[in-house]
Amino acid sequence: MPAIQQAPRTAVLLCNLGTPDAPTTAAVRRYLAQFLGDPRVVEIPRLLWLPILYGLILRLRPRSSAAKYASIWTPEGSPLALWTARQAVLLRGWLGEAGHSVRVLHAMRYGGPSIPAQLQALKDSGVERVLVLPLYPQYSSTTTASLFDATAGWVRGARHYPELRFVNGYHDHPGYIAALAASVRAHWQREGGPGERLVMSFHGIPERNVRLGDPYAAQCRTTARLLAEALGLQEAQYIVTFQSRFGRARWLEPYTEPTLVGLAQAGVGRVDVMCPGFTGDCLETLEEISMEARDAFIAAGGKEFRYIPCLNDDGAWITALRDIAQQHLAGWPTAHGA
Ligand SMILES: C=CC1=C(C)c2cc3[nH]c(cc4nc(cc5[nH]c(cc1n2)c(C)c5CCC(=O)O)C(CCC(=O)O)=C4C)c(C)c3C=C
Ligand SMILES: [Fe+2]
Ligand SMILES: [Fe+2]
Repeated sequence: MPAIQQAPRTAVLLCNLGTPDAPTTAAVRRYLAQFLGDPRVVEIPRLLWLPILYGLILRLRPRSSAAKYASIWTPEGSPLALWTARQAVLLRGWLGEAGHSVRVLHAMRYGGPSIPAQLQALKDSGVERVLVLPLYPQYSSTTTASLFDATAGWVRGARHYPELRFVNGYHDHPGYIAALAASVRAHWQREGGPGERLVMSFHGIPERNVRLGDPYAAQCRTTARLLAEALGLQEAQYIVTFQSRFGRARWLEPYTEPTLVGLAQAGVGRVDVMCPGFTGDCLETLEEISMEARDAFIAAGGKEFRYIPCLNDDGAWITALRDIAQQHLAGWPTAHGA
């Protein structure tokens, strides 16, 4: 008798930041209004911030950001959306192969598919347990905690919500570190050997957030140290930097682009540059690093800027994601059955 297939009662919701629907000023304005209106992202009192956001930033930034998005847009859409959707499809297959009957959907904190819409879809299909798995390896209140807020926002309006678990991060997970190390080694092999420095650029956050207790900076530095150890690099062979500063406040330092310019001016000709905190290539890696920072490095006298792609749909990375999901699913009654 063939086994009767029941719809899975357990699900993984793979969550990422989100991206505009189109590389247009209007679509980027909608996206930035939601993103920069999130009190987890900008911690300035609303009465002060909203007039600046609506009076200034949403009048000026969408046009210039849309031009940057246009430079990385693909025929299928925004790279961040494509990689996130693909990671969810692959994770679904790999969790299935491990004998689990688990649904996997992806969701975006800003734009769509939204976290509330996906939670509702899971609930409507009979799911009773949801593991919220961020695509952010390092915890930050600006990103990870905001996923929690969005989930809690949906729960507030739900009469009967599923059991919920949240992954806070996996900055030191051996599978994540091994996948990063393998991607660097493969890059070195393609390029005929290591560059003079490995620059590991993480997204920045305001320095004040760290002073107030955000563990993000320490987690980035731990990821970098573990990766350097896995690659056998000495301290002088790699540098940790922070990119994408927003506004005039002090953010985590050293800043990526000025560091690269300084390296070129100091006679370092060939650099390998990677963004280990981004699990999929996006505007911040493809445009800000692989275009803008590259141009600045070359203009300052650098010779070779060798960008190492993010983990994207790399097999070792999906294996790591599967292991992380399995570790957090363990102990849930139906995770190993129907
Ligand atoms: C106050 C502003 C911002 C904070 C804090 C911040 C933290 C933060 N962001 C990421 C990951 C990504 N950010 C991306 C784009 C992006 N980030 C900000 C601002 C802050 N980020 C803006 C305004 C933008 C939009 C683009 C622009 O106008 O410059 C993206 C890329 C999205 C895409 O569509 O490709 C990612 C990914 C992390 C990990 C983080 C804190 C740890
Ligand atoms: Fe950002
Ligand atoms: Fe940026």
